[in-house]
Amino acid sequence: MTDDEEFGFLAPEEANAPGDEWEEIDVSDTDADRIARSRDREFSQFRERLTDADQFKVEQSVFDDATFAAIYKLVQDGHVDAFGGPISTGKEANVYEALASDDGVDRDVAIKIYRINASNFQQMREYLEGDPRFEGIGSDKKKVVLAWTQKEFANLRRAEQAGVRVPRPIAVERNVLVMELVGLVEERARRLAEVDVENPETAYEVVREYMRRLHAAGLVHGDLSEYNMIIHDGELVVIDLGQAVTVHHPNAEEFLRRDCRNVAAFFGRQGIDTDDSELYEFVTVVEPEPGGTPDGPDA
Ligand SMILES: Nc1ncnc2c1ncn2[C@@H]1O[C@H](COP(=O)(O)OP(=O)(O)OP(=O)(O)O)[C@@H](O)[C@H]1O
Repeated sequence: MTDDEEFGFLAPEEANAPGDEWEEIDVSDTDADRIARSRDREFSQFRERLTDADQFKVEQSVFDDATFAAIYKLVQDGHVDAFGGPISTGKEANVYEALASDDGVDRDVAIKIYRINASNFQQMREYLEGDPRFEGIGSDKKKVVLAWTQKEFANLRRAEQAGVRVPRPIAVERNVLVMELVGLVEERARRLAEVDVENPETAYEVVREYMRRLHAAGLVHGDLSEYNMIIHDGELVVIDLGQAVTVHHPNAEEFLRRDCRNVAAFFGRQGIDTDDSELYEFVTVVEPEPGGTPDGPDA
């Protein structure tokens, strides 16, 4: 196996320039809010079934009616068929495995559910404010968490279009995001921090190329480290793009410098001769196109 095969490295063709414009993200009432308010009998039965399911036992108090309604909507729309167990239970969000069958073909998906009572709500607000896509978001907790979920979805799409390997975004409804499951139900993808990196040089090449592409597409990850990259079958995948901001954000440079420090430190420990300034230079060598303007619809 060559290095390139090992890490599914994409030939460094040019990242898509962000000639298109940013998505206007609507966080007004969703279908799920409407379902939750209605007295739909089928929805009530669905909610009961889900709260009885083992994987949700601990969650009954943290998921509100509208969250169940969002899951219900995703099931109705054919994005989710059956829930599996939790992959990760965090303070802000839980990630579950699930099954979807599109056109009769079963595939595994990951469902990330943000809690409306996310504990770092204040921090979320700071990332959102200053992001031109969310101007005037205000301080309503529900709105902020919903915007955050939409932002992760939009960021995943933009990253994917830029040639960065991320979980393919599938659907978003309120505070629930459905994406490709990286790895297999029976063989979970592991974080970069948890594996012996067999070929750190190639892995570093891949990561810095992804950082460059993301930046050229007008985004900064903002929490990039060995904990937010997962590996499956030799392929390195960048995850957790909820906090990623546009390069227009007043703290974008600071976030990028921090990402560079984290990544350079990790690969430095793997014996790679690098430093954060060199990485920063590499990542920013291509200026984001002015086309990546804040307003208007995203791809
Ligand atoms: N699409 C995916 N496919 C496979 N595993 C995933 C996927 N998305 C997330 N995970 C797993 O779930 C964990 C948590 O995901 P993520 O980092 O997106 O959520 P988080 O709530 O921000 O977590 P944390 O607080 O630990 O950063 C990841 O470390 C990874 O193991």
